Amino acid sequence: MKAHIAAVTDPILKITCLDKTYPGRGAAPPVKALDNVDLEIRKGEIFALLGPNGAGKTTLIGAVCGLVRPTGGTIEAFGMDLKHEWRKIRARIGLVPQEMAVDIFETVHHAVTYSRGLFGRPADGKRIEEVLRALSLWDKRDSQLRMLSGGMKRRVLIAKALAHDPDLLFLDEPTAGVDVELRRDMWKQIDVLRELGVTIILTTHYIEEAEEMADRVGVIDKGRILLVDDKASIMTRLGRTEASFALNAPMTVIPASIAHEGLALSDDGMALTFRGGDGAGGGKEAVAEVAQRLAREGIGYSAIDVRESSLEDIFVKLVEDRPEIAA
Ligand SMILES: Nc1ncnc2c1ncn2[C@@H]1O[C@H](COP(=O)(O)OP(=O)(O)OP(=O)(O)O)[C@@H](O)[C@H]1O
Repeated sequence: MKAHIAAVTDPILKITCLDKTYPGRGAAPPVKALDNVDLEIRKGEIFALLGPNGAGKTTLIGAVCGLVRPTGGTIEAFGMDLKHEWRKIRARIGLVPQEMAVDIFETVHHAVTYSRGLFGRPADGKRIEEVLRALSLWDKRDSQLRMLSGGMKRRVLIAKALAHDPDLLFLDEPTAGVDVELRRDMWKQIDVLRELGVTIILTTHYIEEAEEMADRVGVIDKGRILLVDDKASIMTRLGRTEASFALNAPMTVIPASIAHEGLALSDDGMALTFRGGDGAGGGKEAVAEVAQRLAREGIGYSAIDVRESSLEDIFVKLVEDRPEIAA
């Protein structure tokens, strides 16, 4: 995957102290879906909003798209305040919802052309062709939506959201409930959009997806943003290398000649385990150093099992240790 550096400019979207409380239904208490959310999105970046079910992701998108009325806070997009200029802002946003009601007898070309018209953009056959080609839909332009595979249908939803040339695209759970092959296909399509320079906010509860696609990641849980950072920085700040050396003979104590910060002996004396590093490769150098020391001292081992903590481990840790992270 290509490295992608977003331009350092004014944010394309600025969310400040955003709150949303849904009134309770019947006897149920009100639900605080968004709690004091601050977020800035940079032009040209792919931002992944990562959180479990019910974290508030869809509510946040809804608030920016004018579908959900916040109970507090402000949203500025493209330098305008959503409260006063929501129509102008909405015209510059593309939304790919989790599911969309479409007329299954419509053709691909008609569906996408119609979406452009919805935002008052003049008809532009050339532009529609470009969008359809970028998403590999041009050959299917005359097919009715009902004839398409699940993957193609999802691409049509993206094409519809892109038809009016939005500056900011929301993808709400783009690969929820799809198989692995389709997920990889979607990732490829999102990469195409990255090349086109579209700013993208995608929501996901798949760590792998955030890890694969995003430049920056925000972690949200129970309506609160726990952390926002460059993906690489998150790994560096919280990542860890873990390496286990399976020893040929038991050891009672770690000899001073191989002692290394982060190195520990298992209870049965049959494994040496190293935990440390910054999750950005630094730990692997320490593992190599330990391996060299073992060789130098003639201490035999049959295997080394090395793993870097994934964003998944980090996410679990964040949600578990929230007070520590929030501090
Ligand atoms: N219209 C509504 N009325 C009442 N409560 C709602 C409404 N919409 C969402 N909620 C509640 O607000 C909270 C946040 O929901 P939201 O759909 O934003 O989360 P999410 O992170 O998008 O979840 P998912 O990944 O399951 O789509 C949840 O507790 C949800 O039950």
